[in-house]
Amino acid sequence: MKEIKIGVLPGDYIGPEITKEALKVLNALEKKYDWQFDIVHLEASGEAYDKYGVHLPEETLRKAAECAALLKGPFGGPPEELNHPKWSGVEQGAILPLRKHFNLFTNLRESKVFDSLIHLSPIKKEVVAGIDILIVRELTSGIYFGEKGERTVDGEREYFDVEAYKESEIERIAIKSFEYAQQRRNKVTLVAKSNVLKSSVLWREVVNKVAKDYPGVTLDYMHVDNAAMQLILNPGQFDVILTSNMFGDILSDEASVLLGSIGLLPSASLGESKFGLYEPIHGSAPSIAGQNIANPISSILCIALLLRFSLDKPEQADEVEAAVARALAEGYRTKDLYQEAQDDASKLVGTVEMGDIITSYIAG
Ligand SMILES: NC(=O)C1=CN([C@@H]2O[C@H](COP(=O)(O)OP(=O)(O)OC[C@H]3O[C@@H](n4cnc5c(N)ncnc54)[C@H](O)[C@@H]3O)[C@@H](O)[C@H]2O)C=CC1
Ligand SMILES: CC(C)CC(=O)C(=O)O
Ligand SMILES: [Mg+2]
Repeated sequence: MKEIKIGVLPGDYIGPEITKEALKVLNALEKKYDWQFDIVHLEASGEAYDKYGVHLPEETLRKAAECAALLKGPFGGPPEELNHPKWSGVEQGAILPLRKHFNLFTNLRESKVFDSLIHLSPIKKEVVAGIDILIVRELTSGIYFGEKGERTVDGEREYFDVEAYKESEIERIAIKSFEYAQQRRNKVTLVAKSNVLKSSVLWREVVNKVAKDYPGVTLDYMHVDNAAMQLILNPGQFDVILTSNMFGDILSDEASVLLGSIGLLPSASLGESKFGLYEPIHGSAPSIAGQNIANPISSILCIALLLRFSLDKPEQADEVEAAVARALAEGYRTKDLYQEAQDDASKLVGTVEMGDIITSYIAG
């Protein structure tokens, strides 16, 4: 049988710890279904910087292009060490170029509440029960990729970042979001800021036009400030949220709070082919690295998305998700999910133990 190449970029701080647990799950599936994976280690971020002085070597991109999919851990150092040469510009030097290089303009971030964790949400149980929100975030344009610069205005320094979108960039992500809505509950909420941002006016125009091709899908519009509030007040109103790169980045961290921890959320970054990049939505969490306390579920659920979107293995994707839900239902909790006083039946476990438990359900 032909080997399937999976590129792995373990990342920094908690990145290698949680990626290792995700790979255990992938190995268990490989054995169970007699698949053959060729796991290709790809150097990037801190690891590449230490060796080559760059965050994303050409060789990494070349090898990545030969893979069916990429599993990535978070890149980056402690926010307070932003000026350290190893970490300064890691976003511009590795994360953003990696997404852009493969034209991965669609970023899917789904917040689906786990029944067994509802009590962890800071929002009332009846408000959060059953929520299932898919944020479709544009990933290769907008303010993170726009012109940046420095100038002197009235004798003082001014730094700027430009938010700019082309019609075609909005159109292609809008089409994706309507297609996903058709597979879900047929509702798209466009989140932008068209009362003040010219680029948001274009989002509104283009999305309204695309919506005409999807008469079965309801489109509504919300300004981003209100959307940030509505996510907490009434998250059940959302099905698909379609939004720009920066707004999607911010709102997806916020939405993760509804579930109980950001350590539960994977993401898929896709272009027009089956090739995809799978990474947790969170960062490298430097303050909890090396202590066996990080939640590996975000990375383990990346395996489910990788199976579903890149390898066409929806049943095994469901199997991984069911194994995660079972571990949580049986009360296993990493530290971010553990509330001793409220949760007598729960069992505090480390990163490795959580990975082992989920893997054991798959291995059978
Ligand atoms: N895609 C990527 O590679 C991303 C990289 N980053 C980078 O990560 C670094 C740290 O960023 P921060 O802003 O501190 O955000 P962060 O997401 O790393 O951490 C925010 C909070 O969430 C907690 N957390 C995150 N993941 C967790 C997990 N799996 N289990 C338990 N708790 C978890 C952290 O302990 C911290 O309290 C920065 O260098 C940033 O640029 C941030 C976001 C995405
Ligand atoms: C470089 C940043 C845009 C990474 C990030 O925060 C994200 O993609 O969630
Ligand atoms: Mg982010």
